[in-house]
Amino acid sequence: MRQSVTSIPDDGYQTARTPLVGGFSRSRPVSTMALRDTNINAYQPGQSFEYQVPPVETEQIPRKRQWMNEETVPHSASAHKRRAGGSPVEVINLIDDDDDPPGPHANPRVPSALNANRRSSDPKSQRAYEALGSHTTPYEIPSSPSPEPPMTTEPNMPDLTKFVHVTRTPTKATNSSDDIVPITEPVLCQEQADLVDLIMSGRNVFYTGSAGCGKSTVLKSFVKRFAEMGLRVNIIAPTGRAALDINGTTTWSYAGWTPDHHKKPLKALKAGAHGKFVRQRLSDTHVLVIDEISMVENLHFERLNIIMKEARNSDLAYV
Ligand SMILES: Nc1ncnc2c1ncn2[C@@H]1O[C@H](COP(=O)(O)OP(=O)(O)OP(=O)(O)O)[C@@H](O)[C@H]1O
Repeated sequence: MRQSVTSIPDDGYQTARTPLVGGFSRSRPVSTMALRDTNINAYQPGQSFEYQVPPVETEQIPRKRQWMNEETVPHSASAHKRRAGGSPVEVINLIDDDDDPPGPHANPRVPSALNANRRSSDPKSQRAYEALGSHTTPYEIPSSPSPEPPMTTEPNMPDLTKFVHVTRTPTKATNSSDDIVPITEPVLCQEQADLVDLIMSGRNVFYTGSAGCGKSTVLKSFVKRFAEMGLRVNIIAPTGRAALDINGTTTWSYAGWTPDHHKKPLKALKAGAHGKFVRQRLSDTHVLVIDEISMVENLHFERLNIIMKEARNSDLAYV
């Protein structure tokens, strides 16, 4: 059952390729491009994606890229910075949705807090399922806990008891500090920890999974670890709403674009990439995370790639 990681070989920039490939520049490498997507139906592990890159004006795009061929990479900032090539994208599906029949790549070891509560007919569990939709609001535990026994969980599932008896309340001042339980990040399950390690190794990773399976938790974990290594992580998403969810910025802001910029010729976009702030932002990026990548339009993605290369003074494709 455990076949959740698949490498997608790269076979040229203009033929078959995936839009999910992270990339690098020789001078200022983007060490890892971690890509998130909630659209599990669009991308499945084990598949290679046929993606026809639209011609981008007169830009000559190299057909071949040099891929790093490292089996293991030390987890250090210097190792990250040394990586001057790309690597195939690792595709990871954290979990299949329990509402669907288990797919061939479903991993039974991954806990799904959301699904466990969703399955339960217990109204309290249902409420917890709703409450689990937010992980930013403190939860208030009722003063008199319900006497019902805790919900039974599947083997290897985390203890979700604390989620079962919570009600979500707005953040407010309270006289009794005991009532407010500070939200701490959950301990990563093995699958999540493996995924974080893979990302930390400097590989280009695409990971996906159904709603609530723990993608954001993984994101927070590796962002924290990269920050501890002194690496700059930029988190971007195609829309403002998606960007807000992850405390990131839009692809537009990141590139210094307005919608009118796509009416401009590529030459003008490249010139813009040399603007003081844009250039610094793009060239300072060590790790780029693109959330909801399925919503990023192809041409937009290609142009982002081109201005990244321009700002970073590199001919190497970064995406
Ligand atoms: N290993 C874990 N153990 C216990 N709880 C977890 C674990 N991983 C995640 N959770 C909890 O499950 C809930 C959903 O996690 P998270 O927000 O990371 O999922 P998600 O896949 O990003 O969801 P969405 O697709 O809706 O953004 C959160 O409340 C989180 O704290």
